[in-house]
Amino acid sequence: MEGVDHLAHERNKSEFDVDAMKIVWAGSPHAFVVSDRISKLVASDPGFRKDNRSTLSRKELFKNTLRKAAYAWKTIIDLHLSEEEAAKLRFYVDEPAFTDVHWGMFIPAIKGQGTEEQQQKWLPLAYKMQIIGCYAQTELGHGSNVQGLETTATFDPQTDEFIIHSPTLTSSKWWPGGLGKVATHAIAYALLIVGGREQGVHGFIVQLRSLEDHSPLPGMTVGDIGMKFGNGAYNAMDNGVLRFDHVRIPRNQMLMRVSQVTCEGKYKQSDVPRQLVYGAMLYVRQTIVADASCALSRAVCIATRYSAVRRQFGSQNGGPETQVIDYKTQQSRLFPLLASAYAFRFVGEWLKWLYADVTQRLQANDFSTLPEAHACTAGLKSLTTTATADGIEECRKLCGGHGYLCSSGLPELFAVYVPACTYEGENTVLLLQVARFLMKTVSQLGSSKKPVGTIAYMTRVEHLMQCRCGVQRGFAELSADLVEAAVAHCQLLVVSKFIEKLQQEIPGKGVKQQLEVLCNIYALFLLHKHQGDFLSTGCITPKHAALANDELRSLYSQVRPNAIALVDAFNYTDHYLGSILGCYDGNVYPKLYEAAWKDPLNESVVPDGYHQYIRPLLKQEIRTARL
Ligand SMILES: CCC/C=C/C(=O)SCCNC(=O)CCNC(=O)[C@H](O)C(C)(C)COP(=O)([O-])OP(=O)([O-])OC[C@H]1O[C@@H](n2cnc3c(N)ncnc32)[C@H](O)[C@@H]1OP(=O)([O-])[O-]
Ligand SMILES: Cc1cc2nc3c(=O)[nH]c(=O)nc-3n(C[C@H](O)[C@H](O)[C@H](O)COP(=O)(O)OP(=O)(O)OC[C@H]3O[C@@H](n4cnc5c(N)ncnc54)[C@H](O)[C@@H]3O)c2cc1C
Repeated sequence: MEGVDHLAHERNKSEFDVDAMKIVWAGSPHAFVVSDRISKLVASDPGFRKDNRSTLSRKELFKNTLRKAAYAWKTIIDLHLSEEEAAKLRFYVDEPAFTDVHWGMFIPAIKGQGTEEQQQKWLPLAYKMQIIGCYAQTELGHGSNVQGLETTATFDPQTDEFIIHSPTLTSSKWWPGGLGKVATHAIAYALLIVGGREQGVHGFIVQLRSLEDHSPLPGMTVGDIGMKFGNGAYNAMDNGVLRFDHVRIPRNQMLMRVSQVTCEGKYKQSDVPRQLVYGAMLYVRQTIVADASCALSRAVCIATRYSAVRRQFGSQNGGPETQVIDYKTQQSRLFPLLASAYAFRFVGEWLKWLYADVTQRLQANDFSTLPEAHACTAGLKSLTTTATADGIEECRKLCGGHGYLCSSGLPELFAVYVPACTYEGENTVLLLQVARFLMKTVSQLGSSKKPVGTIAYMTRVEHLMQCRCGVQRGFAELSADLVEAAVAHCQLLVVSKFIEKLQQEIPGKGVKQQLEVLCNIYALFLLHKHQGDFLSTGCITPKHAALANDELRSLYSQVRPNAIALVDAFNYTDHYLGSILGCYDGNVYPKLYEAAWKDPLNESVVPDGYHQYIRPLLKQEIRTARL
């Protein structure tokens, strides 16, 4: 029944103004208008079709991605899209590509670590895509340990150049997105050596390929590192390998905001902290938190709509069976994820603000909030990506067998999303950074340096004051526990930013009430999940734990009639969702049935290979068959 909304009865149940919630989700009326317009533009353009992606070979997929990236760029130019609109367009095209790293890392690294002069030279080229950049930090032997990188950049005062070299196999650059086949330039990180002295890891702008015929420049060995997890869309990305054989670059291609090398071969440190070399990571981690809410909300939207469509058991007198969303077990798995999607959205908004604030301060040479910004971006990146990757997989299970079909959209979403737990800082490694920051703060409690901002609460925790003397001992030994403490600190951030959001004025009938319910679910679900910790530390009594559980059940009942409207508020097009199970009209079964017949295996009734391999089996001719 084409055109019928099978979820209309669900939509009619909702108790709040969905359009107003759409604006809350988007961040502002302006952001909503832009996002809505661009998502529809992408969805209606056959040039951005993606439903055939899972049937393409790696080469076909990669070439199709090149076409889409070029087509997206042409659209951006033809329609005179602003920077904000162009970013939204790339988002809704929804295909991992070299452009992610060009816009997301290469440009921010030059902005953050380049001098004014360097920015003036390189940024206009990058903005017009006359050069395409990647971010070449990780090596075969080292990713997390950035100070352990082996690539060298040795200054040669005779020629005023750096010699970039890969001295060992393990020093080969390995993983950078866009490096394998596309990038013309890289920000390559290397150990700087000046006058025979090692000066730590720095970033260098290195041209990789000819701008005329794309061949690698002399001294570069470059290629793709091969197929990745899940055979899915992430293989559209050309993660690459690169070896340098004494490649020479001009001195002014070292990113020199943090430290400089003069033509006489003098190494000079600016009065900005060395940690700014890590600035691009700060930026990207902050964007990854915002992206987590997108990926999780997408999975939750699919699982919620399908849970309202799917019926199992419970038919009375020949009536319809029960919608699986009405089972309390389904609700207790699904609704905390729905609440998490909203929670991550708001903490992501706050983190964006924090990043803008620290950037402004850095420009004014105020570095006081950099350690806190590092701890917040690292910790929240770790927390939200772990929860989102687990949440996508839970949504797949919530969809039963059909969730395992590629046409559910969930396997591809998981395969594309899950490396977020590793890239931009492996999640446990990042939690150790947060733990280190927390322990440093604890050791200073009681001194004149009062903790402020996100750690101000620490002075109010009696127990912390007591253990402040012992914190420098046994960090490594206790690191597994400290990582748990880091997660708890980050969860506190998420909950408190959700509560702060609710203290703002939120227009629209019933919108604030719905958000209050979701906020309470997020907090009480955490309390329920970790009640052992809360009980053993005496923070709550068994009676509190039981009350919290009762309240959680009641909150799930309050969400139930609004569940579909709460996922409609994400305002995702069917194109972006890429899921038959999550389609807006809920008309799942005819679409699943139709899609099956489009699979290449169904192009012929009798499969290729029948005569060689099936018939000899059936006819007992297998011993004489030529296999
Ligand atoms: C989208 C897909 C594309 C993917 C791209 C990628 O994956 S690209 C590749 C992504 N790769 C990765 O993400 C690699 C992950 N690895 C790393 O980020 C680092 O090697 C490390 C942080 C784990 C250790 O660093 P280290 O060996 O230097 O050791 P240390 O612990 O002694 O720290 C020294 C000081 O620096 C401070 N500080 C550290 N980071 C930051 C920061 N961002 N900002 C500000 N500050 C920072 C830290 O707090 C400490 O301060 P303190 O206490 O002395 O005042
Ligand atoms: C899809 C994808 C895209 C990527 N894109 C880029 C890119 O564009 N540019 C780029 O430069 N890099 C890129 N990377 C590389 C990525 O940044 C690194 O893989 C990541 O930082 C993790 O480092 P690693 O691989 O060395 O992991 P490892 O550090 O080797 O991690 C292995 C295990 O060791 C543990 N471990 C490591 N150190 C410690 C410690 N100190 N204490 C306790 N446990 C520890 C980790 O928790 C983990 O369990 C990409 C990676 C992926 C998967």
